[in-house]
Amino acid sequence: MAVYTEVSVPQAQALIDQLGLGKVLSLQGIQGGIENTNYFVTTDSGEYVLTLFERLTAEQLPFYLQLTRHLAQRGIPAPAPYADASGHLLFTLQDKPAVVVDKLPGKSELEPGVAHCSQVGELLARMHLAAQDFTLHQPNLRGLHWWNATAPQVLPHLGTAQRAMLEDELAHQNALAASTAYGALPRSAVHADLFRDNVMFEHARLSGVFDFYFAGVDTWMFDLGVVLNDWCIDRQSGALEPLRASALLAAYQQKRPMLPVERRLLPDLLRAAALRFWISRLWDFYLPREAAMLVPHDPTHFERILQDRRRAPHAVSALLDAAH
Ligand SMILES: Nc1ncnc2c1ncn2[C@@H]1O[C@H](COP(=O)(O)OP(=O)(O)O)[C@@H](O)[C@H]1O
Ligand SMILES: N[C@@H](CCOP(=O)(O)O)C(=O)O
Repeated sequence: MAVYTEVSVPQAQALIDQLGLGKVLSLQGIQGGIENTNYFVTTDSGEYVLTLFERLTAEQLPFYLQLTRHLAQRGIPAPAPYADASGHLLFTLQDKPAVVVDKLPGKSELEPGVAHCSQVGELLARMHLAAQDFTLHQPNLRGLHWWNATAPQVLPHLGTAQRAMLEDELAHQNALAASTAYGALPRSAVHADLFRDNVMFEHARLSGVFDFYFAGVDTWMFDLGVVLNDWCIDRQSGALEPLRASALLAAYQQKRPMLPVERRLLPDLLRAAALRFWISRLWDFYLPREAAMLVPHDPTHFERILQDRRRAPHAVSALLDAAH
């Protein structure tokens, strides 16, 4: 269930008119999402997605919308928001901020193979290069600052061993962030949540990337860590699955060879990416937001991944060396 706010055809038509996108033929609520209200809108000019933002405010949205537009203009298959004659991207519908974007073709691949991971690696490198000249700035709002602020809220809910790991990893990440090597890592606005459910494939070809609402400026290796930790794991153990991970890394490096400092710090950034989603899932699980209609994701999944990345930090380095 993810139509929190009902929209009628005349209301949708009024917005579609402002954008010059034709006559609304059908309006269908999308059940998949958890944060926002989404509708598929079919008009006589094409297929679109209408989103009403339930959490983000009009002041927060320009960064995400402009980033998506910037990437789309550079050939990334991201759903660019439509502008009215004055160039406005953001509108108001039912008192909520609203946008209309292109409907991406295809569907998510929740059981990816080597060929899917290879395409995602290439896409990620292209996104990093394309974001280099994006001028708006917003930090990753789910970055180190947020982990430090949120950990004390979840720690009381954890057992002794979990607490020890969380505190130790947080100390490690704070020390890393203060290091000269970390300061030398390339960074830009990154997606920061490029999980399997945020990428589309059509006829086995990558056809779209969406849901940029956790984007922010962070290191490219953190973003790569997020992707490796979701697309290339053995679900049972949380370990990296070598074939998929090698394919993803090779495709990334084909487009954008990593610097020596990036290769050296990638194991730490895989840990950082695991910690980020362990904390957010613990937070959703133990401190659910009021009226949120989401079923919390399983935090133990990322606890296992973090354990694995700490236990075998050089697994990814071995894959990088083998590909060299
Ligand atoms: N631009 C788009 N093109 C095609 N489908 C989309 C698009 N945006 C969203 N969807 C569909 O809507 C679902 C929910 O979108 P999502 O951005 O994940 O919502 P939420 O932010 O509420 O979780 C997606 O799983 C996808 O099926
Ligand atoms: N990818 C995150 C959850 C973010 O939610 P999304 O549906 O907006 O991608 C996780 O798996 O914890």
